Amino acid sequence: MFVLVNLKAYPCDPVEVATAAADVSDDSGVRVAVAPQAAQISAVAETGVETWAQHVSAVEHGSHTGSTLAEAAADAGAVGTLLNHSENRLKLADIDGALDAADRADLETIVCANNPAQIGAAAALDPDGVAVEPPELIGTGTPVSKADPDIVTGAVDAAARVNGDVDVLCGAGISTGEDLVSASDLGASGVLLASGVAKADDPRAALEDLVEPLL
Ligand SMILES: O=C(CO)COP(=O)(O)O
Repeated sequence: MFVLVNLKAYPCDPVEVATAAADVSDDSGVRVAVAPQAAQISAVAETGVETWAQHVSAVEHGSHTGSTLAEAAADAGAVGTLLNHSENRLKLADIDGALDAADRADLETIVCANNPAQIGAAAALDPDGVAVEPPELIGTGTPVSKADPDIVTGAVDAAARVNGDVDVLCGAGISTGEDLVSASDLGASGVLLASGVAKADDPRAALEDLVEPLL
């Protein structure tokens, strides 16, 4: 299972979370990555944790003020990027362009989507992975794997019909090892989560609890 922790714009210490994630990944053998704010990518990458961007723009080098250039994210230490997160939705053409930008910069890609139909569309664009996250469950602490398991199995089926190479993650409300196991049982190859770690009093303990059933 792949555990990808999105720090969003939460007021956590990204280096503290990243250091804990690197240690938990090393100790458990579970792949754990952290996606901080763009300006914090290099500080997070310096901890040795697998580091992802939260977004890259569909642009090349040039006159694009305010953009997040894929090459700059990669130079700062990112090895992958989320795209089309529910809190940063993109037009179809921009998802496609951002995937091209990520490919140019050798970034792994996960395209987020709300539901199985969108997951099928996202998978058709040939990212490395897709992540289904029902927006109404994001940040609630109610895991998608329990509240709406059909969304996860539907996403796995929709992706497989379109593109057998694409990994399927699920997210929204995931915070415990039990949630991780449910996601795996439903066919997901990873989880995308945020508040369960970024807002935890003890992010290290939260990460240890998440991977515990995989040990
Ligand atoms: O949006 C998410 C991850 O990208 C999910 O957020 P929560 O884990 O806080 O529900």
